[in-house]
Parts: sequence; structure tokens; C-alpha cells
Amino acid sequence: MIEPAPMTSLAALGLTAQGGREARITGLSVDSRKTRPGHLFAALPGARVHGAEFVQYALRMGAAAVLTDPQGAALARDVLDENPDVALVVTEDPRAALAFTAALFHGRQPQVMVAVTGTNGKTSVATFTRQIWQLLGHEAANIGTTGVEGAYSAPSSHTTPEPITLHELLADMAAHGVTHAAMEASSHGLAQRRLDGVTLAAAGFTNFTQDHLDYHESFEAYFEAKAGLFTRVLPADGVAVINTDDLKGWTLAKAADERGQEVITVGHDESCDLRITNHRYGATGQELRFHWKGRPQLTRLNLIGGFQAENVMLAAGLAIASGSDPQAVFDSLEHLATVRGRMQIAATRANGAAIFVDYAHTPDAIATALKALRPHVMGRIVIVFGAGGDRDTTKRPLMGKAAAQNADVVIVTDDNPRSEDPAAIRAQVLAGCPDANEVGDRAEAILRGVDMLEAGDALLIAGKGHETGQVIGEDVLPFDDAEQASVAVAALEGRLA
Ligand SMILES: CC(=O)N[C@H]1[C@@H](OP(=O)(O)OP(=O)(O)OC[C@H]2O[C@@H](n3ccc(=O)[nH]c3=O)[C@H](O)[C@@H]2O)O[C@H](CO)[C@@H](O)[C@@H]1O[C@H](C)C(=O)N[C@@H](C)C(=O)N[C@H](CCC(=O)O)C(=O)O
Ligand SMILES: Nc1ncnc2c1ncn2[C@@H]1O[C@H](COP(=O)(O)OP(=O)(O)OP(=O)(O)O)[C@@H](O)[C@H]1O
Ligand SMILES: N[C@H](CCC[C@H](N)C(=O)O)C(=O)O
Ligand SMILES: [Mg+2]
Repeated sequence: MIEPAPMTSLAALGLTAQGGREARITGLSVDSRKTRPGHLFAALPGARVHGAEFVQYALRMGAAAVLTDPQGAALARDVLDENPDVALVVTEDPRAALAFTAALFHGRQPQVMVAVTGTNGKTSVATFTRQIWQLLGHEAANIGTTGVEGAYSAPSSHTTPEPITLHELLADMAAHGVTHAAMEASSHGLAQRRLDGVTLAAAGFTNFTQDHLDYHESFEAYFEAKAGLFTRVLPADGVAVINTDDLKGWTLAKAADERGQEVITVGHDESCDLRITNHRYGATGQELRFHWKGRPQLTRLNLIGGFQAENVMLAAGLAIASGSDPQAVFDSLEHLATVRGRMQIAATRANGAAIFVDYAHTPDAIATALKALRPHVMGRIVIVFGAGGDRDTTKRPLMGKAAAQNADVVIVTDDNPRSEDPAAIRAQVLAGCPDANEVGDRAEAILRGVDMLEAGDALLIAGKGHETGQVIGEDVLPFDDAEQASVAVAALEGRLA
């Protein structure tokens, strides 16, 4: 990683400490266990505990300053009174302050940045945007669930990295010549102000359906978090690129317009700036006809699923919104490659039946993925899926229902049970699809699914996409759906020793 920028006084970071006290800041931390001498420790209100409880440990590790909210200042008052040399910055929204502080501390980001939010499609849109930029000759990367990919590679533990990690990363990307970056804005990331310090040229919205109701209080709170990308993070001179096939898109387009942002609408409606008019589906891709500002365009996409065409259109809109030439963008689309684990053809049986791996892990995504597969498939569609442990429990029966309504054969299995009893999770899913087959072991479920395939049939293995592990309790066991699909085909067709 690069050396921090030389702006290390609190004032240079835009912060004012109580009593005007100054401090020389050598770094930033939110976790007392990672605090180092001279750090500004951000004591943030948490879901479980207030970070101010750890101020005493942060000071023991050598913190020179503390950033917190009034509640945190009260909680840590005794320990701060005993350490009068430590500068204390109190603000109503310390997460937002931390985001701007991290941006100033690290000082650089790729010149052109865009972000995309929505329940489903963020990784796909960010990846397609990066691919378009690369095809146009830019040094580009995407940041999100699958890590940092493109002209710069790094693993990531979050879909939207935390501000300190994020700005350290962006500065390093810029130092390595990355000029264009597309990032995912998760609802957690937006609610926690993780990307408030990023300067965006454009922001995109895909769609809004159920997920994460374990974290957000209500549907409205979940939507408000997403809307923050347009109402708070994207500046007034930024461009909002919005899929209006989802009615919530119109609400966001109005909000963006009211802030003075230019709006590019994407979708099937006649009024859309980037309007999809026709798809023709084949076994390995689709042809797409669309209009840009009323003028027709034709392209072939080597991608499965009508929704991937919508994601491509949103990515094209983001590239145009951030300065690329529209015709050059449209000409690049036929070269786009499948996003790992998103409607990816993982294996094919000797009889031609194809096996797809997809990351659908919400009720809407399961329904969408199955419906999207239908026009590419002449025979039956079999689905193998489960629901993750320690996540929104209310989505489980709805995922089961979506599978039963849209597939011909349903096999319910395990998907990252984490700390929960896998059989109990399966039972909750099965409540929505009582006629389904239940096979707990995911490898066996995939084998059974593959075994059922006759000529013209297809198998959709949903939920894990690019993931390479199955999380059971505290253990992560190696597991890769695409690899298991190949193993199953080889085993059934006698190609294994
Ligand atoms: C639910 C959630 O988002 N939690 C985030 C939140 O943690 P929290 O509020 O539970 O923190 P807490 O445990 O109560 O602790 C409060 C504070 O004390 C600090 N602390 C704690 C212990 C200690 O010894 N010392 C110390 O300083 C913590 O660093 C924290 O700042 O604030 C922490 C940092 O301030 C984040 O690391 C943490 O993300 C956790 C790791 C996480 O798993 N988040 C996931 C759910 C997430 O963000 N997912 C989205 C994608 C979702 C999707 O779209 O699929 C993502 O963008 O990745
Ligand atoms: N535009 C879309 N509309 C509906 N469903 C979609 C759309 N795009 C993707 N999906 C479904 O959602 C799944 C996840 O796609 P993707 O990884 O692009 O979304 P994401 O928003 O990044 O998800 P996450 O919240 O996990 O980061 C896909 O595998 C597919 O099943
Ligand atoms: N980012 C999502 C991914 C879910 C993927 C699925 N395999 C699961 O474990 O539920 C989450 O953490 O909720
Ligand atoms: Mg994602």
C-alpha cells in the first residue's frame, strides 16, 4: 500500500477537536484491536455495542485522537478525562465524518468513478461497466462482492468496503494507473455512510425487492438507504442512471431531478432514453434491439437471461454518463463476457443439457433467474438451491415459492448454514415448496439434479455463484458449484477413473 498523504493534522482532515486541541494523525482505525500509535480512533455506534466502550483499549494502543458522537463521548468521559492529551472530536454523524476523513487522509481516487445500487444486479452492472471501459482502452476496475477485478486485483470481505479500507484501496488503485472504477453500493454500505467520501461522476439503480430485512427496520428504511446514493452521495452535477422498469426507479428519478442531477432512464418504457425493444434468445446468448434517444441499435450478447441485457443497458448508461462516446459503448457490447457465477454455463451433458450457476439468493432473483432461463431452454428446468443461515429468515419460504412456481423440478439443499441447524433452514424453505425434493448435502443434490437432465433440459444451481466455500458453523469447507457441476457430469458419464 502507498504511504499516507502528508495531511496529517486534524485540521487538514477537516476535523475540529474540542478546545481546539491538535494532534498528528498517523492513521485511522475503527477497531481498537487494529489501532496503532498516533491513530485517530473512530468510536462508532454499533449494532451490538458502542465503539466508545473500546476507547480505553484504543488509547492503550497509542491512539492520538478519538472521533465519536455525543453518546460515545459520554460513555468514554472518564477515560478521556484521564487522558487530557488525547484530542476529542464529537459529531452527530461520526460514520459520515470518518468517510470524508478517510478520503482526505488517503488523498486520491481513480479520476472517473461510478457506483451502482439495487437489490440485484450490482455486481453484474459494475463488472459490465468495467469491461466496457476496458474495451474502450481505459485502465478500469470494478469493486464489489467478487473483489476488485480488471486492471487491479484484490480480494474483498465486503460488497462495499469500509471507508478506511476503501480509500486506502482507491488511492493505491490510482497510484497504479487505474483511471476508471465502478463500485457496488450495498444498502449496508449506504446506511453506514461507507462511500460518502467518494467523488462520483454517475450512479446507477437496478431494482428494489426483498432482502436484508434482518438489518433494516422496514422496507421503507431499506429503500431510504438505497435512495441515499442519489439524495446524498452523488453530487448535484452527477448523472443518475435509473432502471425505470421497477416503479421505485421513477421515485428515484424524481428525487435526482429535484437535486438538479441529469437523469438517464433505462428500461422498456417508450419514454426511456435507453430503451430495450426486443430480445431473441438462443442456447448460448441473445440478440438485443434497443433505442438510444430514439435511434435503433442492434447487438448480440454472449450472455444468458433477459435481465443481463437490462444490466448491460444500465452499464452502458453509466459509461455514457461518465463521459464515454455512446456509439463506441454500443459497439463494445458484443464483446462482453459472462460475469463469474451469474448465469454462467458451468458444464454441459453429452446429450446437450446445460448446467448453469447463478447467484440468485433472494425470492425475486430466483423467480427472475428461472424466468430468464426459460426462453433459452426447450425442455424442463431443474433447480437446486437453499437459503443461507444467519440471514433474513422471512425470505426462505418465499424463495421456495418462487422456485416451485417457476421450475419444473425443485431440489432444496444447504447454502452456508453458518450457525443455524441446516435441517431447520431447509424446513423453512420447504414451507414454500412442499412438493420439492430435499437433499441436504449440496454435492449430492447437484449430482441428483444433473442425473435428471434429458436432452433439451437445463439445471440451475442457484445461491452461491462465485463462492468457493460452504460455511458450516465456524468452518469454511471448500465448495464450488461450477466445479461440482463438472464433477457430477464426469461421474455420471464415466469420465472419472
Ligand atoms: C451489520 C453490519 O454491517 N455490521 C457492521 C458494523 O458492525 P457492528 O455495528 O455490528 O459493530 P459492533 O460489533 O456493534 O461494534 C461497534 C464498534 O466497536 C468496534 N470494536 C468492536 C470490538 C473491539 O474489540 N473493538 C472495537 O473497536 C467495532 O469495530 C465497531 O466499529 O460496523 C462495523 C465497522 O464499524 C462493520 O465491520 C460491520 O460489518 C460486518 C463485518 C458485516 O458483516 N457486514 C455485512 C452484513 C455487510 O456489510 N454486508 C454488505 C453486503 C450486503 C449485501 O448486499 O449482500 C456489504 O457491503 O458487504
Ligand atoms: N437486473 C436484475 N433483475 C433481477 N434479478 C437480477 C438482476 N441482475 C441479477 N439478478 C439476479 O441476482 C443475482 C445476483 O446478481 P449480482 O451479483 O449481479 O447482484 P448483486 O446486487 O451484486 O448481489 P449482492 O447483493 O449479493 O451483492 C444474479 O445471479 C441473478 O440471479
Ligand atoms: N451478500 C449476501 C450473499 C448471500 C449468498 C448466499 N450464498 C448466502 O450465504 O445466503 C449475504 O451475505 O446475505
Ligand atoms: Mg454484489
